[in-house]
Amino acid sequence: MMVQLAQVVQEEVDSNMTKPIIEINHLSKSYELGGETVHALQEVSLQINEGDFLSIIGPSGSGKSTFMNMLGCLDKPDTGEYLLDGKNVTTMKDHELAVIRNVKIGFIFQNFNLLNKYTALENVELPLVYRGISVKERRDTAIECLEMVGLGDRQYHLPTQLSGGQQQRVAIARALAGNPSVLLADEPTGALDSKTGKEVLKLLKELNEKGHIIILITHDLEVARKAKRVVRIQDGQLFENGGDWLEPAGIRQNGH
Ligand SMILES: Nc1ncnc2c1ncn2[C@@H]1O[C@H](COP(=O)(O)OP(=O)(O)OP(=O)(O)O)[C@@H](O)[C@H]1O
Repeated sequence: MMVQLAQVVQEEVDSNMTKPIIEINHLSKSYELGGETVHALQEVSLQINEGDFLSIIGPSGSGKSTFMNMLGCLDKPDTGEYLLDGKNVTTMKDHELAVIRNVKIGFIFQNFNLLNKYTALENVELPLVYRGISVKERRDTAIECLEMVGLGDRQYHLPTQLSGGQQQRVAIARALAGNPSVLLADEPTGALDSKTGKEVLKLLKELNEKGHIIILITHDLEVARKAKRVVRIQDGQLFENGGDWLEPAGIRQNGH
């Protein structure tokens, strides 16, 4: 009886862990450039589940930013379908897209994108101000998020009084403030030295262990390898496997 119960509980845990949060089917996006059509994404399909830590690696011009804009609901595809937590975002109006983006996704950028005139605490509070959350609640949440990234004692520092790694931590705390299911990090270590970069990646791993899906976009193989899943983007197409292309030589042949 106990064994059966344990099995049922385990099955429940397993099914929760593999629940798809992002389902992308045959998504394409083209741009017109100087009379030419650039096929930035071509029939891309991808499923990202609860618990995933996925990196997307590709050389310059491969379609990373275009794909990130799609994943982050910042732009819409020409064709194909994107379901975010079961909701079809491809058919949403712009204001609906903005709402789902704010609720479901936290963005982390290479250059932190902090506002220098505001303290760390105020920067983290900002997304909550836009959501109309009360002063007390947003302050408590911001403090909690700063503590989560190890900066509880830097609340009143301005970004310019913090190191690059600390600024990225503030940016991560800001991304966490709305408790999003997905953290979308675009070259989060690109502006950091390798030791600080490793610390930031460790923090992202810890946040993944706490339940956040992490999607990390990078051109750096060493960074990409820290993820549980590595997806390569090349000429607007996605490839996911453990094949030779993960070897540094293969990457260098393709320009990196
Ligand atoms: N707004 C745009 N107008 C025209 N072409 C674009 C536009 N955005 C991207 N492209 C083209 O689409 C292709 C993919 O670009 P994208 O920026 O997604 O690649 P990337 O992998 O992010 O590159 P990088 O690492 O250099 O930022 C490229 O050929 C690029 O020139």
